[in-house]
Amino acid sequence: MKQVTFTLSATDGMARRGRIDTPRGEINTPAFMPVGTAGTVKAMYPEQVRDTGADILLGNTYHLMLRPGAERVASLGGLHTFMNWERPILTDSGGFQVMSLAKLRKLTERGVTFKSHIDGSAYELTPERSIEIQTLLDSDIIMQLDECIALPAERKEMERAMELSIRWADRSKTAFNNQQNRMLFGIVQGGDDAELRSRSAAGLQSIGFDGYSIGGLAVGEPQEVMFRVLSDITPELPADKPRYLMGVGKPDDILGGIERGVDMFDCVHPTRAGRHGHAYTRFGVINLKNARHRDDHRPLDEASPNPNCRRWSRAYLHHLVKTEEILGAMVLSQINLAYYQELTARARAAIEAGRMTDFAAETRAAWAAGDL
Ligand SMILES: CNc1nc2cc3c(=O)[nH]c(N)nc3c(CCN)c2[nH]1
Repeated sequence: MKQVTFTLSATDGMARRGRIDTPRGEINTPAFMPVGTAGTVKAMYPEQVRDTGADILLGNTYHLMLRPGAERVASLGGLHTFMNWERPILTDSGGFQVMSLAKLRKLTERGVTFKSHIDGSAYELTPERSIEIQTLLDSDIIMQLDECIALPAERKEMERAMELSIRWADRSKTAFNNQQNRMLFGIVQGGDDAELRSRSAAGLQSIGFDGYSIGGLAVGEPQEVMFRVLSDITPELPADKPRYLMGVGKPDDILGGIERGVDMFDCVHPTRAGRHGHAYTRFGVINLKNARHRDDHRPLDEASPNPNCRRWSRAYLHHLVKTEEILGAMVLSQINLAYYQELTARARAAIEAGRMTDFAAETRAAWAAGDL
């Protein structure tokens, strides 16, 4: 019997509050998943990632199959043991990273062959091999192999990639072989075309998955296009299964995604922005590279529950960023991840209290009023 299950506990409009129970712990939704691409959330100890409030983090098949190799991770006890994170892990299938990172890619019905962006060695990724790699990593939530195309795109190109992804979804489901200790998600494609998106959602449901990712977004389209696709497609997905919006996003993208029925998010933005000197606060984002901070003794936010927002002056953070000191990346990565977790925790509480509309309005007002 399935050891990874989703329970919906409250809704408010299209917004949902739920929980995924796994053998390695629970995932409270709406959930933001920090990205640990190559087996580490950059500049963070795993204990610190947990302390920000994260229930689950993300690993990447593409990076880990190149280095250190899936069979090697398995021989070392699996990804959780390898990286000292004993809570849930979600892994992506590698398709998106191959198309965005690898060299000399060749995509066929069978799968994709490519050369490593690291040393040029040759690899093949098929739906079957991706399932095998994610199983070797012992991931708790795994993804089908899919083809994600950039937007804007011709309709026939969006249709071709969407139909290929459905055929790969079927092969992924077969290769998954009904494993009970992890979830397999299908990935909805179809670009910005409502009819293609509907066909993708219906096609995946006829195969049957433990959860449904919404792929093919945050690939260059305007936010309103992403929001329209979400508003159209989430009502067509099963209410009793998790919905994961891949690669999203900035805080306002996440708030809008929650309002449109999304349960799970992942994005490199908070950690990458932290390494580039940008700090997320309840007032919005502050660029600490800016010279205006160099004499500012104030902390980022006196009222924040996060000590890192209270104990450092903006002048000191500016100094760390300008000198590219490692502590700057560490402190700002923690500040940004903690902010993302605070945002999703407050959204969960707002949905439980039936006050999602007020919460969204208050949050946007604070961003707009920003004392940056
Ligand atoms: C940053 N924007 C973004 N869009 C994505 C779409 C897919 C997508 O359509 N498919 C897969 N497999 N991954 C995606 C990812 C990677 C998520 N960690 C995306 N990231």
